[in-house]
Amino acid sequence: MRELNPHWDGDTVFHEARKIVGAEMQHITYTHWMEHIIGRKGMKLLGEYQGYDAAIEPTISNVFATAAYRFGHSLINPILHRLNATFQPIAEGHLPLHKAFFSPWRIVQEGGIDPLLRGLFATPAKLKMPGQFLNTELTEKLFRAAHEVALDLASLNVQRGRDHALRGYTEWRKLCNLSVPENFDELSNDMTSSQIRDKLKQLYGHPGNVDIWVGGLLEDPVDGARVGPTFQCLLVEQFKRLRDGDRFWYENPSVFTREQLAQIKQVTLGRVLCDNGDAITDVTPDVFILPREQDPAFIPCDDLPYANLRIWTDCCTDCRNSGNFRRLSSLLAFVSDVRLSLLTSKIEIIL
Ligand code: HEM
Repeated sequence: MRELNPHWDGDTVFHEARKIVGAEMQHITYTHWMEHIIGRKGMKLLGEYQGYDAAIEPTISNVFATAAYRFGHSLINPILHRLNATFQPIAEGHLPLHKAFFSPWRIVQEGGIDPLLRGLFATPAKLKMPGQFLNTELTEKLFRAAHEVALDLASLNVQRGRDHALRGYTEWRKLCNLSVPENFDELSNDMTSSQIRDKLKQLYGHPGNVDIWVGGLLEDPVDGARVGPTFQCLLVEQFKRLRDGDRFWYENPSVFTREQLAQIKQVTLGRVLCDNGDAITDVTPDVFILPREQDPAFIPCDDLPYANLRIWTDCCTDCRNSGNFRRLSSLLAFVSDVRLSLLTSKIEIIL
C-alpha cells in the first residue's frame, strides 16, 4: 500500500490495508468455508446478500458464543501434524496438542510456521466419532503446565453456558422450528445413536434439562454439514445478521469500487497461506478439501489467483486505464460539452 501510494500517511496505509484484510476474511469465510459447516441447505437458509439493512442487529448472541460456535471444539485434532516441503513429517515429528500449549518457541526452533500450516490443510480434521466428541488433549490435558492440574474444555463449555444462563436444548429447538422432544426416543431422528440417547437419559433425565452445547453437539450432522439441525439454525441466524447488519460488509456497493471488489473475490485461503507462510511453494487447489479428494492434489502457489492491489493506487498516471478514471474522464468531458453548448447558445441569444 505504501509503495503504491507513497503520499499516504501511516494511518491511511493501515486503515486501507485493514479494510482489504477484513474483506478477504469475509469473502473466504462466507464463500469458501461456510458451506462445509452448515451444508448446502444451510447456505440456502442464509440466502444471497441483498444489501445493508440498518434495522438488523449484527452483534454476537450469547448462545452463539457460549454454545453454537463452540461446535468447533469437536473438530480439533489431538495431534498437530507438521509437514515439510514434500509433505513428509518433519524431523521433530508431529506434536500432541498439549505440548503445543504455551510453547510458541517451537515455531522458532522446530521449522517455522510452514510445517504447521501444511499439516492443517493436508491432513484431515478430527471426525465426530460417537464416544469421543472432544479429544482427551482437551478434556484431560488442557493448558496443563508442568505439575499443574489440567482443565477440561467440555466442562468449561457446559459450565459457561449455565454461567450465562442459556436456555436449555429443547427451548432452542423450539425457536428453530424443530420438534420439541418429550422423551429421548423422540430425538431418534436427529440423534440416531441409542448409546448417546441412553447416556443423556441417565445424566439428564428429561430432554428439557439438556445443556444446549451438549445437545447441539450430539445431533447427527445434517447432509453435507458438520453440525446438526439446531446448531445449523443458530449459526445461520448469527452469520446472516453479521452479514446483513454490517454497514461495512465487503459487498456493500459503497465500500469498494467494482474493480476492487472483483480483486478481493479472487482471493482464497490458499493464496493467503502462500503469501504469508515462511516459504510455502505448493498448496492444495482448495485448502478446505483434503489433497486426496482433489485433482491435482497440489498446485504451485503461482497458479493461484491473487488480488491485484494496483487498483488501490490513488489516481495518477498508473491508473489512467482503470474503469474509475475512464468514467471520471468521460463525466468531465460530458460536463464541459454541456457548458460549451450552453455558452454557445448564450452567445447566439446575445447576437
Ligand atoms: C486448540 C484449539 C482450541 C482450544 C484449545 C480452545 C479452547 C478454548 C477455551 C479454553 C475457551 C474458553 C472456555 C471458557 O472458559 O468458557 C474457548 C472458547 C471458545 N472457543 Fe475455543 N478452543 C479451540 C478451538 C476452537 C475452534 C476451532 C472454535 C470454533 C470453530 C472455537 C470456538 C470457541 C468459542 C466461540 C469460544 C467462546 C469465545 C468467547 O465468547 O469469548 N474454539 N476455547
